[in-house]
Amino acid sequence: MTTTQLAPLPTSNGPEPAAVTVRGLSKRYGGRPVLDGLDLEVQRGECFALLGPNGAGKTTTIEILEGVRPRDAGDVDVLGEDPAVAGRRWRDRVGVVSQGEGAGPALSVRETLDHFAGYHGSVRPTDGLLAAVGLTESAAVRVERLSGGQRRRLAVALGVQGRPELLFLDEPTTGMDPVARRQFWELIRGLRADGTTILLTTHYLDEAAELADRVGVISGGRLVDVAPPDELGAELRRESTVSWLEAGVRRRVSTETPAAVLRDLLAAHAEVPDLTVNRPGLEDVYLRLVGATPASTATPAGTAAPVGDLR
Ligand SMILES: Nc1ncnc2c1ncn2[C@@H]1O[C@H](COP(=O)(O)OP(=O)(O)OP(=O)(O)O)[C@@H](O)[C@H]1O
Repeated sequence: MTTTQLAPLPTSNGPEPAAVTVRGLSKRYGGRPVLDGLDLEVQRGECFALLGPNGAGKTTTIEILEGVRPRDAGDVDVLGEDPAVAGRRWRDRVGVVSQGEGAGPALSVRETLDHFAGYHGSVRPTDGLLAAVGLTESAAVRVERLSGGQRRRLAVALGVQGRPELLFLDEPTTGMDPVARRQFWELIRGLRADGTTILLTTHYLDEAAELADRVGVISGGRLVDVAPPDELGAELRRESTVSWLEAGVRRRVSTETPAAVLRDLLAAHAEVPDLTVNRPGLEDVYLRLVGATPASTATPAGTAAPVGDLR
């Protein structure tokens, strides 16, 4: 993928209503609730990342917002319309990069883009798209011969081809190599800078931190927290972990006042081997929010527990 910028979208002035507003969204599969009163708001021009474990309901949510999956309850407004009943003109304002394959295998990359161009009112030129997603060299290759990562790039090109105001990206970089992922991030930043609203799902927390203005975590059928990536789980971030070696045994203290713990340690010992202070990062907070790590493994300050102690 190259770093070619796409042509900018027209921008408007003044306060605008949210691009996406969801209230009390519920969805069951065979009686089993997957979404259970989910609320969500995505502002115009924002890049919002939806996080959550496998099966949390991210794809279900996105597909309801795209209008391709019915909901059981709740109010959904996407670009001023209910996606369940919105028509062709609304669809043209929305770009979709789904998890599945969208392109026919027998066509070349260029033929595929040219073919789908016919579905949109206004399209980005094919050569610019190919360059932006790094497929110029593969323009003549048949889709069935593309690698998994190249297919994702083509899916992204198809998703942005119609100059969407709102772009849904469901795990867009799965299967991409690290270089392609970073180039994809640049493409997304360019789209965002041009005013495109972006709602993406990802399992890569570094991707969410790099791209998103705000992240939301789905767990138990609801959004359990919404915040900018470096503010998510503010409560959970207060505690730092001070860790060191004492007579060959790793000691750890969780504390809201690491400076005081360090002062006491240094006053009590001439040497404190392998001393570290760690604040919880996005991954620690995320794991707590989805219940993958218990909320209270913290050891009160001054009662250092050796590693392996599951207090
Ligand atoms: N058509 C369907 N019929 C029955 N169950 C479904 C259907 N689609 C999804 N599910 C179930 O609903 C739950 C949520 O699925 P969904 O794909 O929305 O989760 P997700 O958060 O996107 O997961 P992942 O991160 O694995 O992509 C899962 O348990 C899934 O098995």
